[in-house]
Amino acid sequence: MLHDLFEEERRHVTLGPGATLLGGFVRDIADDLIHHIHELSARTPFRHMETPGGKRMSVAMLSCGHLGWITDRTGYRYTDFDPLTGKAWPAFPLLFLDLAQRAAQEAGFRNFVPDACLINRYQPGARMSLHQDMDERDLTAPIVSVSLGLPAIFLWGGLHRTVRPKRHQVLHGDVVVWGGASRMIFHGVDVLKNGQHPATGDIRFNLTFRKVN
Ligand SMILES: O=C(O)CCC(=O)C(=O)O
Ligand SMILES: [Fe+2]
Repeated sequence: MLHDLFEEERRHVTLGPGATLLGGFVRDIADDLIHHIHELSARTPFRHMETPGGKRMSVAMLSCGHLGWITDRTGYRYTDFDPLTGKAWPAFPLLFLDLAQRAAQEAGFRNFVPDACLINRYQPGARMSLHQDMDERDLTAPIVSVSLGLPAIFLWGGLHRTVRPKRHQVLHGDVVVWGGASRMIFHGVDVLKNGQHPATGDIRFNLTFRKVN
């Protein structure tokens, strides 16, 4: 009972105008999502990419959908094929598309049709420094971001890098949606703490759905 009350309270948290944390929104399909991630990773492996500045990212990534996000010495960009396999990125599992649209709608964004999904794999010690998602051409569409596995601290800053970010815990099954006036907010993930999660072991997965074109 107490547990239910707690869950109810943290269902919707407004982070800012056009930005909502949907607590537990995908918890009931989390096992299926993780299964899909494992299947995808057999077709396009997780890899630690290099930033344009030459740093190895602590987060390992892969993409699915029409477009995939990559970074190397040349810069950040979307491509229509995976440079590692030489093939197109794997298509979205239907479940992914459905949840992205339902979450966007729940947060007030209608008709969200993503064309890219970046999957991040964090192991203890990995982090993502403050950044804006700005490689998408269509900035009218929101970002839909799904957390699975180990808990993390999502950093939610402002429109300038210098704004000190607020810290929001994101748990297995949580979804954060940001768009509109919040689309260009600086955000990141604090260093992942050690832990074991029944669904993922020592891993946190994050999926971000984006509309690039
Ligand atoms: O892992 C997260 O929660 C955020 C990921 C993110 O900001 C990104 O992939 O651009
Ligand atoms: Fe981001």
